[in-house]
Amino acid sequence: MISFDAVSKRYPTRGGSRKAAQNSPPADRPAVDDVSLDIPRGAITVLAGSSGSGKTTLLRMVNRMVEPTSGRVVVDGDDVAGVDPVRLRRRIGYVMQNSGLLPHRTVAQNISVVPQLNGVSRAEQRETVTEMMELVELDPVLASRYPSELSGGQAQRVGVARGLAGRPEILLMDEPFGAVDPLVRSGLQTQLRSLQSRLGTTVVFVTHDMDEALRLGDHIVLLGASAQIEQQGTAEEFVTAPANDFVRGFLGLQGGGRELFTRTGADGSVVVVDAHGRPAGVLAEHPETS
Ligand SMILES: Nc1ncnc2c1ncn2[C@@H]1O[C@H](COP(=O)(O)OP(=O)(O)OP(=O)(O)O)[C@@H](O)[C@H]1O
Repeated sequence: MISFDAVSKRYPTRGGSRKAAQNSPPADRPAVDDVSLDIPRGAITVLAGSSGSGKTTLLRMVNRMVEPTSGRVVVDGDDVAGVDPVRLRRRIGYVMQNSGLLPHRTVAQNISVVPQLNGVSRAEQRETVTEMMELVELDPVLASRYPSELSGGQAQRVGVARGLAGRPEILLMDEPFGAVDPLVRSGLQTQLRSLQSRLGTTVVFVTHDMDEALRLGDHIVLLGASAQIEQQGTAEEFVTAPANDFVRGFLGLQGGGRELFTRTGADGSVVVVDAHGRPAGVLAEHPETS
């Protein structure tokens, strides 16, 4: 459904932007260098990698927020370079870090942005708002609030509701849960998984957090410098067969960081501990009790 075909991106090297000053690769190294990648339809694909590896650049090529310097991005058989960017963005949802909500519009108005652009009637827009808020489990009383009156987790839910309101087949998500605490984050991840399986949306999700990638991704793509693909596959494939030292390091497999062991607890339950002896959980069933 989405194919990157030998795409490269070289940003102009004149200084100035904060991002360019802090993270830009050397002038001779493009942000994305000759990357080819197929994103499966109807699944969650996670683009993981460290800061500056080109994840956002790749993601934004899909909806033409970034134009490749060479190569092409094909969505549903069409080279996106030939598709009007406004039309493209109406059918591809986009959720960004810190929710990106319009501060002077209410929750309901934020969710209706794309339906409104699509010329949907006011009654239908109201229906969509109700439906989307239900879908992401937001209390309907929040509909008339402004973004500054929401918690971080609520704002992210509104961001997801807005991204889905145009009923897109593709949802692009750029570190959407990066700014919320671990408990809220884990709730949002669970909700995204269930939403995606119910709606069958093709989700492309960017994160630098490998735990998040392993938890969410049906298909995980780990990117090194200039978006070079170090490995792609399922979470199980990553953990059981890491392709190289870079992948092992990113997974925390080197130095025993992710190794798990079992120990019998004081009450006879089997406790799972990491290589440093820190408890990671309790086995629901173990040989002694089953
Ligand atoms: N508008 C821009 N102008 C110049 N350089 C840019 C621009 N946007 C990104 N870059 C550079 O391109 C490289 C890739 O950036 P990109 O944002 O795609 O990486 P990323 O993996 O998403 O990083 P992060 O996780 O920090 O967001 C970085 O070195 C960055 O500094």
